[in-house]
Amino acid sequence: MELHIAKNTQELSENLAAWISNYIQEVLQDQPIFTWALSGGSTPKQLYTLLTKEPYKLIIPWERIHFFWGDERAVPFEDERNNARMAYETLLDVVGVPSENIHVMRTDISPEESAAEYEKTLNKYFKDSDTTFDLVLLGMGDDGHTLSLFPGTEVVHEKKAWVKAFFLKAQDMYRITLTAPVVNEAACVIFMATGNGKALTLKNVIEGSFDAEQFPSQLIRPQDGELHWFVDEAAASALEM
Ligand SMILES: O=C(O)[C@H](O)[C@@H](O)[C@H](O)[C@H](O)COP(=O)(O)O
Repeated sequence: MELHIAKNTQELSENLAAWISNYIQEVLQDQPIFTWALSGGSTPKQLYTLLTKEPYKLIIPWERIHFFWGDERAVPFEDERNNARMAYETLLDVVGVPSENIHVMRTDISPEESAAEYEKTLNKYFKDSDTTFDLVLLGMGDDGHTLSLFPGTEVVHEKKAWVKAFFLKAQDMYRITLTAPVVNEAACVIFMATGNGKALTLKNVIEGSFDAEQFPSQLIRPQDGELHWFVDEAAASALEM
């Protein structure tokens, strides 16, 4: 695991934009397309916006990137809480990614159907390769969840399926989410975490003993891929390292 600490969210987003842009260009030297699972939540907004500006707007070959999502809130696309909508508004529509490259977790069908359809899509992309996504971008909640893998939920124990749908009682909402097995086969996983509110949880996730029931972010351990944490000083303030 590699830890990258920045002063604040702005610096973190700038560092990460440069890092991701380099990584994309490197990977695309050896293969025709780049697959990227985006994160929801509020933390990546600044990163997405930076990527729409120079130099990234021009140097990233957007038509060769295929976009997916880590998780989705089962609300209509028009709803502000919809993760796909946020990414369209801040990034995808702005740089003009071709629609056939964009794979949203649908919320216009039942959550179970949507999860099954997504599993099929991922299978088509990855069944013949050693790894799944070239990049999975993740956030971490104050409670230690990532994706829609929340503490105490059954999906935390999933060992086989790549995509699951379930009703999240605490938020009175269905969620559709990638599972740890598919993320752990990715070539590269990057977590972003900022702010004091995440400091203690980050310490538990990175330095604490393994307790994925309480801190599901600990489930993310790529088998052969890279794992990076991009955090700000506030989030890193409780770490001993
Ligand atoms: O849809 C979601 O809610 C997520 O994808 C979720 O896992 C998110 O990344 C974390 O909750 C962090 O959210 P913030 O970036 O808003 O803190």
